Amino acid sequence: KSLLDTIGKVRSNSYIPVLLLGNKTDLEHRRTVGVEEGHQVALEYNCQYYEVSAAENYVTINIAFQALLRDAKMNQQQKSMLKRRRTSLVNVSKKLGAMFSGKKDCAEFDKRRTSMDVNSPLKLT
Ligand SMILES: Nc1nc2c(ncn2[C@@H]2O[C@H](COP(=O)(O)OP(=O)(O)OP(=O)(O)O)[C@@H](O)[C@H]2O)c(=O)[nH]1
Repeated sequence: KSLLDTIGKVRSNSYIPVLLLGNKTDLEHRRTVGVEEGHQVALEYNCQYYEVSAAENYVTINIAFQALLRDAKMNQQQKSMLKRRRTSLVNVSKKLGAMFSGKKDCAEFDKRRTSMDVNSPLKLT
């Protein structure tokens, strides 16, 4: 849990995908942490939880790491989408700012608007 606490501090406001693995499921008779507890901790720390056995097979481990990579990829895509949206909002607000302050961009906008005017004849060039 102290490791998860540290990760939580590093995460602060941004989301970082974390995978919690309960290893050695083949040694069920020596289990000290229950499945429920594992899921509870995962919920508490907002991370994925899988129970695996490195000794028995690697399929579940593969699945777990694939899920982590998917999570990281989705997170990255969301971040870049937000960045693009923010950039285009800034561009729009710059254009609007220029329009209302009567700068060059405003004249450019007016020219374009006039050429798209439904009442003016269609130019086929
Ligand atoms: N039975 C079993 N043994 C495992 C499993 N994973 C690792 N081990 C064994 O546990 C021992 C410690 O493995 P390490 O990879 O050094 O892991 P560690 O985190 O440094 O040590 P632990 O505190 O024992 O987990 C080694 O003898 C491994 O072979 C598993 O899934 N099942």
